Amino acid sequence: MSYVLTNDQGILKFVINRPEKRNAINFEVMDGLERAVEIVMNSSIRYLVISGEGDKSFCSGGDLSEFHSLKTEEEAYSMLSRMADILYRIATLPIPVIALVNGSAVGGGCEIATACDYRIVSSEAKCGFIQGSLGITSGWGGGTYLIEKFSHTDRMLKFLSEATPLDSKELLQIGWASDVYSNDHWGAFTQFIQRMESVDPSVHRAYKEIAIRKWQQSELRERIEKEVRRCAILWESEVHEQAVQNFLSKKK
Ligand SMILES: CC[C@H](C(=O)O)C(=O)SCCNC(=O)CCNC(=O)[C@H](O)C(C)(C)COP(=O)(O)OP(=O)(O)OC[C@H]1O[C@@H](n2cnc3c(N)ncnc32)[C@H](O)[C@@H]1OP(=O)(O)O
Repeated sequence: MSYVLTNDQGILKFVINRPEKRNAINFEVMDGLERAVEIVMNSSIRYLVISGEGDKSFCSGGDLSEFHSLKTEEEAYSMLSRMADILYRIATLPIPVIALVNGSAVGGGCEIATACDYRIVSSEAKCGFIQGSLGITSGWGGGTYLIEKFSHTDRMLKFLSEATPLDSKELLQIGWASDVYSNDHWGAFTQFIQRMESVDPSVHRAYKEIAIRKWQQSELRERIEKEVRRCAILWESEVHEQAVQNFLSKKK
């Protein structure tokens, strides 16, 4: 199975389980994320944690070998919009959502982490929106979340436009990393929520509603839709086709 989903005493843990592909996202992982959202919406889950198997990678974005078959704008849009919808449903879950960034998060992997409320980042991890190096933009909503959630728009536009992963110190400095840890990542999660645990989950839900109301009033979902469409248009470009071909043939 491409993911492992466990309910640990009200903490729903979703681990992308494709370490042989640096935890790249394929349609099966998307199925799993949709299942996780349904569980949260229909039970008394207190936290959702998303992480990756192993210590090398959180997620390397879309599976280039699987998604390389998508050639046209509409073929790309179909995949992009499905994942953008999943990430919006995750972002607007009525509970705290934590990305436990156990390793590199690049491309769509960085988008997933950005859609979460918090990012607990390994000191060894490098994270970045490398989509630009493939001739496309973020396409799952990550760019819109970045501009929406963080101050210093100049730093965020630079983060996107350089298409270069940052190290954990830089990620903390620009405010993207909520916390940085060394060694045991689940221990880091437990420590991160320690104080929250003394507050009733109903309060956490009430505070999350404030953020969700702001996003609804500012038409966040509609703005994400424009990002998705723009990425789909760029997907058709020769630059993108060649960049993916180079990666798959390992010609850097
Ligand atoms: C809108 C989102 C958009 C989308 O696709 O929808 C994107 O996410 S675009 C960005 C897509 N992702 C990438 O371009 C990242 C590609 N991968 C890398 O840059 C590196 O693999 C990295 C930095 C994640 C890890 O580097 P490392 O040296 O540790 O590992 P390798 O490069 O040797 O990779 C090991 C193994 O995994 C395969 N792999 C890695 N990433 C992907 C991927 N995204 N899709 C498919 N396969 C991937 C890689 O080919 C190697 O396979 P092997 O058979 O061992 O050669």
